[in-house]
This record gives sequence, C-alpha cells and structure tokens, in this order.
Amino acid sequence: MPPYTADTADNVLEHVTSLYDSVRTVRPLVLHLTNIVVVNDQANITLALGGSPIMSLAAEEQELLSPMVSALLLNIGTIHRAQRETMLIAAKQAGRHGKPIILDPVGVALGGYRAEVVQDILDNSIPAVITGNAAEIGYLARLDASAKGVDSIADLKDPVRVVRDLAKQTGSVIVLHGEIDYVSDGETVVQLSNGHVDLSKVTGTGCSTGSAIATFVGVALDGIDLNPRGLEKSAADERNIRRRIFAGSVAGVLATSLAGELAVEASANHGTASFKAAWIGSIGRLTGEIIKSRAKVVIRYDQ
Ligand SMILES: Nc1ncnc2c1ncn2[C@@H]1O[C@H](COP(=O)(O)OP(=O)(O)OP(=O)(O)O)[C@@H](O)[C@H]1O
Ligand SMILES: Cc1ncsc1CCO
Repeated sequence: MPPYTADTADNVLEHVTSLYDSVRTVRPLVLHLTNIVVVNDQANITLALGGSPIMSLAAEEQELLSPMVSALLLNIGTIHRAQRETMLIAAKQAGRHGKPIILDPVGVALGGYRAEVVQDILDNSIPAVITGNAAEIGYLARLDASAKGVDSIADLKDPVRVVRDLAKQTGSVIVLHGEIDYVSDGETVVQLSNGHVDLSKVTGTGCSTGSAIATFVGVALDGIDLNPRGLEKSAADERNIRRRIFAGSVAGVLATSLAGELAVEASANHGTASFKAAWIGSIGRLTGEIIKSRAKVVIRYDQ
C-alpha cells in the first residue's frame, strides 16, 4: 500500500484502489463463522472479489484453520450455543496467530442472548472491525456508555460522533452501514454516499459487506502479524495497522454499494432476484478505476 500521508478523500481512495489492484494476487483466505441465511452469498462475494472463502461450523478445526487464514468473520445472525463456543475458540485462536477479526453483531439490538454472545466475544478479543447497521451500532454505543456510567446515550442523529467514539472506546474500526455509510478508526471519519435503495430489499447485503470488509482487511494486513510475540509494537506500527484496517473497511463498503449501483443499471427492474444476481456479478467486475471514478467519499471533521 502507498504510505499514509494525510486525511484526505483522495488519500483514502488511493489506499482503497491499491487494495482492489492487489486482491487477486494476495487471494486472501477468509474464514467465515456465519449465519445460515446469507452464507452462500458470502462465499460467492468473497470469490467474486478475488478472495477465497472457507465456511466452518466445527470447534475442532479452528486450531488448524486459524494459522492459514487472512481474516476471521464472526457473524452472529443465527447464533446458537455450539456456534457461540466455536466463535470463542476461533476468536482466541485469531488472537494467538495475530489474525484480524471482523465482527458483525447481527440483531444485537434485540438484547438477550445475542447481546450476551457479543459481550463474550468482546471480552475475549479486540475485533479489527465491528460492522453493523444503525440499530446494531447504536446498541453497542449505548452499552458502552452505560458500562462507563455515562448518563447520556449515543444518538444516531449524530452518526459521525457515534462511530468515532465507539472506535475510540473499543479499539476497533467501526463501520455503520445504511443509506449513508460511515467508517471510523477513532480519528478519521469517512462518509460514503454510494449505493441504492434496492440493496435494502434483498436480505444479506449488510452481512455480505462483512465478507467484503474481511477480504480487503486480509489484503491490507497481508504479511502482518497483529500480535507479534516478544516484540513491542511502536505507536507508528499501531497507526500503520489501524490505517490498513480502515482502508480495508472502506474498500469493503464500497464493493457492496458501488456494485448495487451497477446492478440497478444491469438488471433493468426485473425484481429482487435478478437484482441480487446482477449485484454479485457486478462485485466481480469492480476495479480500482471504477472505484476512483464513482466513489463518493467525504472526510467528516464534525465535533
Ligand atoms: N437506501 C439505501 N441507499 C443506498 N444504499 C443503501 C441503502 N440501503 C442500504 N444500502 C447499502 O446496502 C448496504 C447494506 O445495508 P443495509 O443497512 O440494508 O444492511 P442490513 O439491513 O444490515 O443487511 P442484512 O440483510 O445483511 O442484515 C449498505 O452498506 C449500503 O451501502
Ligand atoms: C434474516 C436474517 N435472520 C437472521 S440473519 C438474517 C440475514 C440478514 O441479516
């Protein structure tokens, strides 16, 4: 990746396009522990981007898989007791082998069991990225505030502040997706205004964004151990790693939203099934050049 120089939209886009240019060479292996609704789309999207998906259900194979993979996606969409245990084993293995975790806390705003599982994962790991919709990110922001005894709750009327504060508090890059997407590493907040309303009419576009983020974070961290044993990471190393995770996250969000725009043009209003097929096909045709010419990226400096 080019060296990081400044918080400008052009600089972010330069990093993102370099990830698109190298994904097919790196071919990151993305380990998915995910839900039963979207799993097939997630495999196809990872492949279409140039990555390699592996889906796993067995606790017994996490130790074998972890050293091989570029990134681990934990998506709790249809979580159950056995998968919760497998996720914790996988998260601990990822920590041991210095692999990035991408956490998608699907439905956590329901509270109850899902919230318990997310808390469990956060007690045992620091995800590189937490990605969710407004309800999910809003719920996590509120949890965090109440855990610290803060009276006021996070207000999604101010998404810029919510993502930046949650990123600072968790140590994770936060992705808030929806009509407008926001990504923050705790310092920079980027606003992404691509996409199309039809993306919200098929299930799993948010979950698949998690796969795209995991794919590009895997490329961005290629050859980097997040937890090198016996070595202190300098502040510059930490910053470099966070920048890479941030760029991977922006690249993943743009994959979903830009392919959505291309799919509307390609599927000519033949309904949601053909839109979804066109969307997966369009993801496979994205290039650094398309990203550069179509991405609507704004850096937000709001307080
Ligand atoms: N109204 C919209 N306009 C533009 N883009 C949108 C719109 N709605 C969703 N998107 C795009 O689709 C992606 C998925 O967002 P969405 O909020 O629909 O996910 P979700 O509801 O969490 O999905 P899932 O079905 O996986 O749970 C977003 O990253 C965004 O880019
Ligand atoms: C519909 C649904 N239910 C659990 S996961 C999922 C996919 C979208 O998040």
